[in-house]
Amino acid sequence: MSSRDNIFSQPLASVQDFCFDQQVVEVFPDMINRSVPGYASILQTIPQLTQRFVQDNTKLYDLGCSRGAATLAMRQGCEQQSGCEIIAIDNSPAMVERAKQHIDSFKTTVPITVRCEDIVESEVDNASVVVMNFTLQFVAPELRQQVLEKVFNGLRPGGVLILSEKIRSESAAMNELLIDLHHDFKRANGYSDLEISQKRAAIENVMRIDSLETHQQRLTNVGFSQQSVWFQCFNFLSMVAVK
Ligand SMILES: C[S@@+](CC[C@H](N)C(=O)[O-])C[C@H]1O[C@@H](n2cnc3c(N)ncnc32)[C@H](O)[C@@H]1O
Ligand SMILES: O=C(O)C(=O)C[C@]1(C(=O)O)C=C[C@@H](O)C=C1
Repeated sequence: MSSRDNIFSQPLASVQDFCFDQQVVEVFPDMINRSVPGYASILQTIPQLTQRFVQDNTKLYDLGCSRGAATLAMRQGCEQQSGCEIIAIDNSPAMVERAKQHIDSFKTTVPITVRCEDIVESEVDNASVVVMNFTLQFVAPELRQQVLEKVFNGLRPGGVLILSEKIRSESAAMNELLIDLHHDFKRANGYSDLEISQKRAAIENVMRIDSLETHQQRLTNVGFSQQSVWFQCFNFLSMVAVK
């Protein structure tokens, strides 16, 4: 696993904007498992979804790969396929360094390339499977449609986008309920009220979350003909969209 996340456990004079630096890289698996309800279930299902949608002689993309957990899950689902390669992209140099080490420690028949790039700039082509597992939420809202257009254009017919996101509810009461349930989940996983509130302040400006309706509309706008939420726990969900 990784070291325990105690980044926000002591009172901070001022809480800086959250970023994926070396300190976060070191604790990332522990942080995401204790912070995102259903993260393990989503990772467990990625091989199954990959297997259903992967096509011979295509590329699979993991956009915002962090330490490569979803990359390796995708790889499990395409080992029997011929001519496939996986491209994992992240714009944090520290994450990319760790992802390379992590991926190299597993033997694989599927070639995997890890690139340090901004997914707003990177190319997507000849793709059958694209995973964005809690990444689009960190892209500036005005650039999200452009990123999804690029993904849609780079997918082959029948290809899939697996998009996982934290969401807000359009109803104030339901939003409050889902946030409370999420905070109870974090408390049950050992985070203190101080850690929860400092983390919340740190991500506030860098993680501007959309509603489910906004995601659905955007996917329709870029051209996806089929889409469904296939997993949700509190205010965290995962969708599939098929070209
Ligand atoms: C919550 S983590 C993703 C977790 C990972 N997909 C997984 O399943 O374990 C978000 C990642 O997206 C990366 N990221 C955020 N904005 C990005 C961008 N514009 N281009 C590339 N990577 C980005 C961050 O560096 C971070 O590693
Ligand atoms: O900790 C929170 O409250 C979160 O929103 C979790 C979340 C995410 O959704 O990506 C935020 C930042 C970290 O990368 C890990 C998890």
